[in-house]
Amino acid sequence: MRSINNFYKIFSFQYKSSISHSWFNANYVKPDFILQRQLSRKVKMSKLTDEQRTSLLQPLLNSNGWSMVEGRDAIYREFLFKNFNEAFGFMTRVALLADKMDHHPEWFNVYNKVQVTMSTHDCGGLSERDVKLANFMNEISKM
Ligand SMILES: C[C@H](O)[C@H](O)[C@H]1CNC2=NC(N)=NC(=O)C2=N1
Repeated sequence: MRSINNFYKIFSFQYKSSISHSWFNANYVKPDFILQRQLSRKVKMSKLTDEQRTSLLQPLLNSNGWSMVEGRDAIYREFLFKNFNEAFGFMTRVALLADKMDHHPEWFNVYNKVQVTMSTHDCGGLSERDVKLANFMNEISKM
């Protein structure tokens, strides 16, 4: 398992930055397979610690569009797009990662607007998965 993880670490950069989507490109195929196996493992999530809230959550809240939901350990952000096509494209990309992570947003869409609330139901609050998905949403909404 250690060697597979090392393999993933070495090749993940090439995978993420690769512009080639050929199935014959080993750098593309193998890390994706490993990534999927790692993500689909059922791991019990725990709430973010105070340290994680400072290091992982604060950057999302400070100027990165997310805010705390009142009366709930959850974060919220509204995304605005040019039209429905862009909004639904965004939702589709998020849905594919959410499915791989087995972690699903609470969201609402009308035309070009997508309102998202992230929280982890299994632990009754914010976990690392919410931070990961929120950062992913921020990244792809800029594209
Ligand atoms: C059984 C299944 O794995 C769980 O219910 C998953 C599904 N998606 C989830 N999504 C979110 N946001 N929080 C969860 O705790 C969660 N748990």
